[in-house]
Amino acid sequence: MAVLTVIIGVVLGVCMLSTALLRWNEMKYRKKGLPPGTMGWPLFGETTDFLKQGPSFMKNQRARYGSVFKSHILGCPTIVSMDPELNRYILMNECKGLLPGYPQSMLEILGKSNIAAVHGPAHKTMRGALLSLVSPTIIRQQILPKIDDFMRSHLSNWTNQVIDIQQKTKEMALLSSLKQISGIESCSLSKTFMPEFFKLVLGTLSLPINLPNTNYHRGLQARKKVVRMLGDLIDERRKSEETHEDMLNLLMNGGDNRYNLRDEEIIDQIITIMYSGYETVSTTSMMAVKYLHDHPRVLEELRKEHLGIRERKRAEDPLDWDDYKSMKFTRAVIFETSRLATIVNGVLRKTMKDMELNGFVIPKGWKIYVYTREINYDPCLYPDPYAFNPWRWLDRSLEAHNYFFIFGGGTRQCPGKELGIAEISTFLHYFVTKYRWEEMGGDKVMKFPRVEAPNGLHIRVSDLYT
Ligand code: HEM
Repeated sequence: MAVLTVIIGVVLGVCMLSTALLRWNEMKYRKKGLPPGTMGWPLFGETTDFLKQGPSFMKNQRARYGSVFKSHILGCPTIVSMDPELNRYILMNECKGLLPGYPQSMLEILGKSNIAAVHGPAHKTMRGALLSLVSPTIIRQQILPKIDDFMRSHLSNWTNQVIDIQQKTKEMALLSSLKQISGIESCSLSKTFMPEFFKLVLGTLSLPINLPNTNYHRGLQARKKVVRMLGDLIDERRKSEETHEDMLNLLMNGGDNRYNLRDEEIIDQIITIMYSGYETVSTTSMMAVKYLHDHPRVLEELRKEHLGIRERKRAEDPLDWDDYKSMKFTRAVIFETSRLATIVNGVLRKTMKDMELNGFVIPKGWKIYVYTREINYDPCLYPDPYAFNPWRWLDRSLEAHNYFFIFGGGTRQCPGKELGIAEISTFLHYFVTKYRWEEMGGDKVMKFPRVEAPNGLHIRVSDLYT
């Protein structure tokens, strides 16, 4: 009896303490004008619920509090906006004090000059310099031949093998971008560069606790090595008489370089390009392979498009700009993959001052999660939204509608959109014209918080014509 009394006492005590802590935390954030919502536990907020329940957490909170609600996730008091109109306003109005709100670990590892860390005139310079590297003319003349050359070799020996397509598309995204940046040196650089880059990426997604054996610490160390490698490359280029046709040359070339970046800025710019294109391009490519496997009619239509292009060319001819521009169905497959898999759930901003949004007052320093995921499943925009139906994108107006946020929007809209699509299209071209494939089965694909196959996505590849 006494034991029972003690147990009941402990349980009651824990319940009362929990209630008191939750209430205290709610009171702490109870400011006039804030949107409704809950703040969860002191320090941890609602991060566990958010990560565990994922999109359902967001939908449940929206059902209770409306499309704009407060929460405490990923270590910060946050306003979540699922309101398409407000999301658009936030993306279009950085100048009103709505800056990128990416985590400290990301900013430290990607560098002080990386595009997400700068705003105002510095952002204009970094963005302008980047856009000049990926203009349609540069993609056509310099980048597409490199991507083509890389894809042919990357996809050359897959016949009769079981491969992890997740791993292969990750290597593809990284190495293809290294080749675009540093053309001929990329082969010798890739072996040492790749493992450090993977550590750097992991570091940006970790808690910023700089202790030995943490991913964050490893990420910072990896950044140092990557900076050293790129610094050496820049020094060698300066000493050499050779001419190069690649992004590094464009960044360094004083003649035409009206942006005149310092070496540290060039290095951060390169890291930004590689980082921004890495997960987006690799995951979209992997998911396209998955959806094509699961939808034979789509695969048939896509293959028809690519075999049609091949018929007009000799086997050794690379894809050119006209081929790329003719890939209408491929583009549709890429958009439909990005939409249905929701490669990007949303983007983060933070307020630089107290500001009014939708009639609420958002305090200075709060994060705003511009959560764009749900718009991808809006039946008004995408009838039968859970069906994989690339044909819907053949009406190009869908790509131009006001709430198309797959590549972000406003002043920070993805400058690498066409480059990314060109890379994925070229990958799909060689993949579907050379191979057939079967999934081995048993691999899981997680859709939240990131799209990934925790144990890889294994496929058995065979030659298309045998
Ligand atoms: C399928 C591929 C891609 C997707 C889905 C994608 C998506 C996005 C999104 C949603 C944003 C907005 C981020 C924000 O507002 O905070 C963004 C920005 C950005 N993307 Fe991409 N991206 C892709 C490929 C690439 C590639 C290949 C590059 C390489 C150049 C790139 C470079 C960037 C950069 C530098 C920014 C930041 C722009 C700024 O802050 O002004 N992206 N991307």
